[in-house]
Amino acid sequence: MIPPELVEERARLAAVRSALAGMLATARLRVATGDVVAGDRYTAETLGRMLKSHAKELAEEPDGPLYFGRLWFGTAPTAGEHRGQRYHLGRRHVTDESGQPLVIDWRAPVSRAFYRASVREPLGVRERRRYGWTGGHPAELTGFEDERLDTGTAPDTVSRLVAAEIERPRVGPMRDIVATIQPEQDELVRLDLDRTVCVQGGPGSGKTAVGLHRAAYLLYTHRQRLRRGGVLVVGPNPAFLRYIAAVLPTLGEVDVAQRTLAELIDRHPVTAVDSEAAAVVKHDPRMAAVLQRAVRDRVTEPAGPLVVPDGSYRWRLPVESLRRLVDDVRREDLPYGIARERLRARVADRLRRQAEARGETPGAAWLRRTARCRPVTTFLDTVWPTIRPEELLTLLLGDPATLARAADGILDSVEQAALIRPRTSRSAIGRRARSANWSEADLVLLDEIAGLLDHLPGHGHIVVDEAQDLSPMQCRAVARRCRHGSLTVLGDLAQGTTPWAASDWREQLTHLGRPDATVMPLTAGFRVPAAILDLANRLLPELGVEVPVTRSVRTDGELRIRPVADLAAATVTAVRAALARDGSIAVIATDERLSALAVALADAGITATGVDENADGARVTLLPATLAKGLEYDHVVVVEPVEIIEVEPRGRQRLYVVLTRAVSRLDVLHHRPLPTTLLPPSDPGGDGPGR
Ligand SMILES: Nc1ncnc2c1ncn2[C@@H]1O[C@H](COP(=O)(O)OP(=O)(O)OP(=O)(O)O)[C@@H](O)[C@H]1O
Repeated sequence: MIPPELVEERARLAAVRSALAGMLATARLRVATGDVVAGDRYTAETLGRMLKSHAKELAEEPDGPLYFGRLWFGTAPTAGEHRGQRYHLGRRHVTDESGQPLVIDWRAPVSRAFYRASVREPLGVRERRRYGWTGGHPAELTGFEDERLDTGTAPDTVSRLVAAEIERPRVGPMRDIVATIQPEQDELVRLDLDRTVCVQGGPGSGKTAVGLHRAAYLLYTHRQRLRRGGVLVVGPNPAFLRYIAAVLPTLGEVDVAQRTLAELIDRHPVTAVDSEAAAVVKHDPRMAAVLQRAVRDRVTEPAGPLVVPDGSYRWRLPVESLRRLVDDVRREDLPYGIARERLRARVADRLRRQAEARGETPGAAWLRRTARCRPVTTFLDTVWPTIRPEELLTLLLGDPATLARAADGILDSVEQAALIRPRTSRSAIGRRARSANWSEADLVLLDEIAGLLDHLPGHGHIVVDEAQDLSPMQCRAVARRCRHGSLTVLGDLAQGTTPWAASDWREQLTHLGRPDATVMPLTAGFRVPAAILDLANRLLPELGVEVPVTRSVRTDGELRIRPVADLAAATVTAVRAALARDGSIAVIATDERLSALAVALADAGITATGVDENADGARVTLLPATLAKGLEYDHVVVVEPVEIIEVEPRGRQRLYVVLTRAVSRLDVLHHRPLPTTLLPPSDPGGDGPGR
């Protein structure tokens, strides 16, 4: 028999569903009539867009789980204005016809107690209820779990519903965690908009989840302040962005830009590859000083007076006053392009004063014309010439003497030599700049120059994921897009795999323009089961960074480490066995090894797709070790770990990333001996744990 309280809950659910249907109908009607009620076309368009996105948002999940929890406040003074109240909490507000709230948004201030209240500190809450739902459409309530917080005794088990949610097999894209955000995560999610925070969290500790929920929280809480610049999420690669793409829309936020850093600075396609030595210098923070000097050096001293014919008269500014004007503008330290226009305005203003002194009354049109007249522009072109980033960089990288002028005392001669491309004659620079091949690092330098010339459009808040991998110059590219806003910096120093990966957050935060930001740790692992995380953690002492160890909250999961004679055959067997169970599967190896495994799987009739292919419905992904970052799969098969270490300088870090992608099961297949660090201390010749 269904318990009476569940019957009651289901009746309530039906009422909430019908209220949501009512809200949707009203929103649709408003979309239809929006252009009639709005005063002018612009307002109508804006209103229409707003209403449409509101209607879309409401329509997205009308038969999904509408709420995940309930807070019942007690009568203690700490309950404050919520004394005796019960609130249902969900992904968005639902109100009845009279405007009474039926479901409260998880981001509303009162919801905080749902995530933070504990027996030790009940925050006025008498009872916390969590709901269980079926996965289908419509989702049905299967039950609920109550936790008394005011009785002074802590339950001795973790909530069954929370555990089930954390341990659920993964299929498809990343999902939100609103129902189970943990107190230490909630603290980060709800930090004030003005705070820049850096989250150092081990693999699967929820950094990405926290960053995305923080973005949604900030948009809800500070919608007006964030209206102009909006929120930007920066991720490591397109596969990662595809994986996380659905989270913010399910939280009702459809307008958050999600980009890789390369997409942010893509003035040109990447068609060149740097030598390692050149890339290392180009990503070095000292390049900022080199470029700044190169830009500033374009300003020259005025060499003669400025003469501007005006009808039969000639206005004349002597060289000394021109020099003073140039010096004044220089001192203002404005972006170069803005300063050029400031100088133009000052020159025109001086000429206006001369005209006034002669009894004329020059108006705005005169001033505009004079500012744009040929002699003034020629003066500017000589003294403060326009700079195109492409031309400047082509000149610097193509001409040792020009580079030396900008770089002497900053870069040594070996570093300068590493930067120099084959010779470019000055006359060919314009042509070359237009047809040049640019490398990834060149685009970062072009962006730096663009930032020296003008203010780039900024965002109110930027969430940067995998931030340990950014070079100092890439950090600056992020910082210049957030001059007046704040950042959520997410990363794990132990997972740094680029040549310039950070080994210290304070330094990285300085490059991000926020040297004083707080670094906060997350150390509970929600993705990777304990046995698998313990294996990966054996690598930590060799990674050369100081980070707190992550401990899994999960005791489930399976780890199998097997020496095999034939890696391809063993991979086919492992994938077949994995296919017999639920969830997504990834085979991770070096690029070269993966091609051979792809053939073996195809020969065995197993469909496997690349991570960049449109893999709707495909269960097996062939994942190069270099693209594994940030992703997760229910079952992971790692093939020949020692190869992953060998193929790149930061191979150990790469292996640490690769071993921590599994949500439920990890198979490690090796033909060559395992890397010694993976062996348990007591097992010098063995094949490792978990066999
Ligand atoms: N409070 C939570 N409740 C349920 N699931 C959670 C919680 N926190 C994190 N998770 C889940 O754990 C997994 C790992 O989270 P996430 O990807 O955000 O971790 P991460 O720290 O960014 O990991 P990595 O550094 O390894 O990429 C995700 O599936 C996420 O949904």
